[in-house]
Amino acid sequence: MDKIVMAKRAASEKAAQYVRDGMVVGLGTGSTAYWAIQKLGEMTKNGLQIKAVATSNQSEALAKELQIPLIAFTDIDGIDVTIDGADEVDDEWNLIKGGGGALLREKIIASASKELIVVADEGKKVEQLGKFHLPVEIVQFGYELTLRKLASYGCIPHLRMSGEKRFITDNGNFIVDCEFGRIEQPSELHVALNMIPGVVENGLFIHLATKVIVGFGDGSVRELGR
Ligand SMILES: O=C(CO)[C@H](O)[C@H](O)COP(=O)(O)O
Repeated sequence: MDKIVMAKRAASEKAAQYVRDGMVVGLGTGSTAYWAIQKLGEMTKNGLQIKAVATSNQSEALAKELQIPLIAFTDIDGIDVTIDGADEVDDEWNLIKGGGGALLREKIIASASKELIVVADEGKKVEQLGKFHLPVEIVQFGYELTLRKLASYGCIPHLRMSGEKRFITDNGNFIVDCEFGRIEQPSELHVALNMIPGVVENGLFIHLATKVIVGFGDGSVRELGR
């Protein structure tokens, strides 16, 4: 197995150990969270009793395929634990997410979770956020104006494409990948970007992660301390 895949799988399988009978579990999105969903599928097959909510149509489909029981939001008060990947994790455990375009649902579910366990390969750990272009979900109406506003915050905005077409999120919106280079003050930027009319949500996850598990190419894992 490829070393990066091994790292992603190892981190995700470690995170799945925190899931217990009776929990409501948030299923993340992406190639790392995929392994957590796979592991939870195996665990439910072996008798683990959980109910799950998914952060994307893709993860919901995978959960159904693996026969992980899903539950409607109306039937839950909150979420016990969510396991999700990240594009960058800094020393404060602030994150950039949204590489897979699921940042809005991911943030709604992370915010409603008692625990957000971030699973990542070692390449995702950074000292400062911003090398990865920050994904921002925006409504389609007037998107040209929203792009200009985003640029006024010091980034080069790239409207995300999927082949020849514009990428459309599960919520029917566009994604703009904002090239900042370095993000000096993530908390302030997070608030400022969400104030722009037309912006639905941005991929900065500030103080939401409660645990970060990093996987390595040799299959070992490390839980980060702060
Ligand atoms: O935020 C996400 C999707 O919107 C993913 O968690 C993030 O992009 C990491 O993906 P991967 O595990 O495939 O590297």
